[in-house]
Amino acid sequence: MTQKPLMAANWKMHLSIREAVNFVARLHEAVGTPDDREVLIAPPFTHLWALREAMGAAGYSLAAQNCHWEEKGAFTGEISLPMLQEVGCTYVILGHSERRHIFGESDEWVGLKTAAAFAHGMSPILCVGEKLEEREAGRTEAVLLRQLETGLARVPSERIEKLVVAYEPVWAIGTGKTASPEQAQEAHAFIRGWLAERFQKEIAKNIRILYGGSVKPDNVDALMAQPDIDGALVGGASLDVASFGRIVRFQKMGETN
Ligand SMILES: O=C(CO)COP(=O)(O)O
Repeated sequence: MTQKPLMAANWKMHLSIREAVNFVARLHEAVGTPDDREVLIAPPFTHLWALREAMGAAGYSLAAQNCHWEEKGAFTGEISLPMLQEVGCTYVILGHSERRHIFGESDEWVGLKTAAAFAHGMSPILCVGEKLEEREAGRTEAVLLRQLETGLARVPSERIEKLVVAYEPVWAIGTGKTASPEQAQEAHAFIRGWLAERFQKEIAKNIRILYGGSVKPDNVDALMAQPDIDGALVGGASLDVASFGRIVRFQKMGETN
């Protein structure tokens, strides 16, 4: 892996603008600008403009939590990729399980959004992951395969290193039940193997695959020690400066405080 690990906060529908601006200042006081890992925050849309400057000054990356695939048009309630770029986003989270399962977003839509993100030079963070009943029925790999195939169906191979994949088992999101480092590693290795076949082995090695699902200060080190885990996508624990700060400063194997 030549890219830095990506430690990402998905704030979902939390925090006021004032709290968000304050959070970035306090996070910067706590962790500074690490040079060996990338820090990313995905706030609600309404907070992006206000965060832009502080995020840029801190050297952190800004992401949106969703987008529409068209550039403009009669799509009430939607936000386009050029609009996100105008407010400083370089990443966009796509196909999060809450969008798929609460808002009925289809694999096909996720595929259109991923292709549009590439067309605009943005990095999509494509979320994939199985539900509990799918895992218990032994269908984890089949679900990942379907989500990867449809999510990346229209993506040009030349720009693929901009892709980030987030493995987020639905049963681990917001439940306090983390996948064990071994379970996560198994899924990540499967995803990387698929990427190597679909694109190129050398390129697949450098695509960051994040783990998401109840990442906390006390489990991040063990997760990040796995060879195919290149970062974390953090929900609940990213809303607190101390806990997200500790996650950003995960300890590499063999390092002590
Ligand atoms: O959905 C998630 C990140 O996108 C994970 O959420 P939690 O960290 O709250 O489980």
